[in-house]
Amino acid sequence: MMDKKSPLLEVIGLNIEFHDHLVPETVVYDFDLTLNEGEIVGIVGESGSGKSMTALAIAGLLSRHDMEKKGQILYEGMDLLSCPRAQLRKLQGKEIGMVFQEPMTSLNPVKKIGWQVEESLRLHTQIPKEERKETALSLLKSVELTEAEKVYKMYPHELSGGMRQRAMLAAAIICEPKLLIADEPTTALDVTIQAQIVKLLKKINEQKKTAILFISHDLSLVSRLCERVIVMQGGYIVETGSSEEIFENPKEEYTKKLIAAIPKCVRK
Ligand SMILES: Nc1ncnc2c1ncn2[C@@H]1O[C@H](COP(=O)(O)OP(=O)(O)OP(=O)(O)O)[C@@H](O)[C@H]1O
Repeated sequence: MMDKKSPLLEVIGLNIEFHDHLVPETVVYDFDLTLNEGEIVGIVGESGSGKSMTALAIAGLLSRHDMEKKGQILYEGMDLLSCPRAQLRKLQGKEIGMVFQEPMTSLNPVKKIGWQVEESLRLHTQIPKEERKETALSLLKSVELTEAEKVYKMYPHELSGGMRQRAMLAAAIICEPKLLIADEPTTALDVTIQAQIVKLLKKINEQKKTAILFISHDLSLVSRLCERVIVMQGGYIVETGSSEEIFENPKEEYTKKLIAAIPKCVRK
């Protein structure tokens, strides 16, 4: 009999509820997801559909007292919603990397890029300083920041938006995480740079077998990168399937509208 490997990530019945108003407000309902090693899955939906809340919960970054999370987020079988915080911190940046829409808010403005790219290595490994630098420089080159030595010594404000996003990506993958969560990583960038970042994510996935959870409002982008797509609306999953199924044969009106909103020139 074939040995059935458990998925890298399994989200079961995730509900996220805010308690900061008089009446509690649920923003994510019964979210389910299975992500296998090396797989790329996309979450797509319009603004306010609950994509970011879901991504933040999976990344273990929703720890506010005024919200309640129900369900399970199993990373290699361990429930991130109920495990001790110290356990979660061991995974963040090491096993689970994250990139967000606006690197300017994620990067520390007063620290040089090299320092920030190396941060997870400093936190999670005993690798000596010189070796950390070498690893960071080679990674900066691999995310196509060709003048790596120069970029290493620069501050975030000295880089363009696209370069900052590449540096963020390098910082997110320096420990070779098994899972990369990318929440609208290309939204602030122009179309050409967007395509380059998507290509880069594909390269990382192919070379390192990194599983990627890619969050975007742009169905065209999602379908180019992801094998499977989850469509969200108003906190609910409305449709899920392979990129091809969703794009070629959408079942839900909402998905059809998302496809219709894509300019003809960028449709597949
Ligand atoms: N503190 C809060 N209290 C109540 N509701 C909130 C709070 N923060 C966010 N929300 C709501 O949660 C819902 C989901 O937001 P989320 O950021 O996940 O959407 P999104 O799909 O990622 O959209 P966007 O692409 O604009 O970020 C939204 O309706 C938002 O208004």
